[in-house]
Amino acid sequence: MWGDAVARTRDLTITEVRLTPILIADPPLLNTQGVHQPYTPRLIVEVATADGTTGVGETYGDTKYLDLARPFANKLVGRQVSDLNGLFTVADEVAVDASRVSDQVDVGGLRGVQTADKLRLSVLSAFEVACLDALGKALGLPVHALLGGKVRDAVEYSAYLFYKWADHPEGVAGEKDDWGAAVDPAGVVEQARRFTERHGFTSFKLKGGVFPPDEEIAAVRALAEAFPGHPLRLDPNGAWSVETSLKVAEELRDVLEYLEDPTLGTPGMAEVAAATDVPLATNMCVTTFAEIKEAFTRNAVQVVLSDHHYWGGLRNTQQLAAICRTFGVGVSMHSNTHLGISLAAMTHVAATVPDLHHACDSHYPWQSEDVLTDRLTFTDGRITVPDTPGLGVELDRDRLQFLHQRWQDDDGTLRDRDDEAAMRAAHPDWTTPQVPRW
Ligand SMILES: O=C([O-])C(=O)C[C@H](O)[C@@H](O)C(=O)[O-]
Ligand SMILES: [Mg+2]
Repeated sequence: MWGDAVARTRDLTITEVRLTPILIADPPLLNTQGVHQPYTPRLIVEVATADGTTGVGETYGDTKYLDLARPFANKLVGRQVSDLNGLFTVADEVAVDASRVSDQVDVGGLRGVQTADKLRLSVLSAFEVACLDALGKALGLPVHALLGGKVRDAVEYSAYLFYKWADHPEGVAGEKDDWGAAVDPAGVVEQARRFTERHGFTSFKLKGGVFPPDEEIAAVRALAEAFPGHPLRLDPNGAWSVETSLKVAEELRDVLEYLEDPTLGTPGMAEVAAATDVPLATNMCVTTFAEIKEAFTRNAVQVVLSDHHYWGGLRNTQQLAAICRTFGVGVSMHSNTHLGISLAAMTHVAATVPDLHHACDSHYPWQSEDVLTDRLTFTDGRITVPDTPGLGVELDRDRLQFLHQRWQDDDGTLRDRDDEAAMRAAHPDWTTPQVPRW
């Protein structure tokens, strides 16, 4: 008996952590700060254990994350892959360069304050996902089972519509995409149709803050006419004043599922929320646990858009969801440019959150490149929750190497995402507009 038990015990000591920064193709998507670069950095993390199991994770790949990921990775060797709580102790030991943090909105990423803790959590999350993947593979269990079990078999995502140019600016090297341009209401509706044809999405989010609010109101109206009764959202990333936010809310109140970050900061959001019955969602004013108390007590937001990358992983996402539930605040998911590893991670955790009443965001349809042997596919706008061990994805080493080589070949200009600088290729005088822009 004893012998059998020993024989069955696997050695899940972490023996190696591999970090592979890559550059992935990104279309010319517009936001209030500028335009997406033709290639954007991501970091792929692999955690290998003594028994030969490997788990994968993914996070931001900009230099400030790489600088933290390297010492973090070194500290993981010798620890148990199951020691997920220990990751937070390790994170506390990793020093963040003071020049990397500020209490200002993160201009590159459009995702709220940039604190030292949040930077650490954004790296920790990739290791947590990789450890869960390895642990699941070793135990023969899917990640959702390690998180307590799925409460749904598929997770719904919404079509993430962007104003976009047909091509990257002239003279800028990039991959061609087949989405075409979308710079007016007709273009936005056409893009939405393609999203439904290709992936079956039934709810739509438009990234706003690009054109004057009247033009964006017209685009959402056009969507409402083309897709009557479908949930619609508009997200200008805090580009509007309280007054403009209320005007937009009033004009679109009959068609909006929610308005996302119409204005910057909790006080402004609270003012808007007090004067409209359109729900407000955020991935900018509640992005850390420390920001919850003020926002919730002031009723500033009705839906928090979680993002496991910067909230510190899948288990922190579950904790956030529990807090939201306690306060009667909805929860859904934010997304930045990401690949299939993160989409799988999002799907596993979303499958375990009981009150998920809004389709999650995902940039994945915009990504023509991936590091997986098989891309994840949306059916009727949903991803089926994998029941295979771990995340249920497999790394394509040749693709990983190809995308890493692109990162190595870059002279440094693309290794840190900068939408403002990318915009200057088309408009040399461009600077990120002051907020409120309108
Ligand atoms: O507020 C949001 O939903 C985002 O920030 C998502 C992305 O960052 C998006 O705006 C982008 O990449 O341009
Ligand atoms: Mg947003």
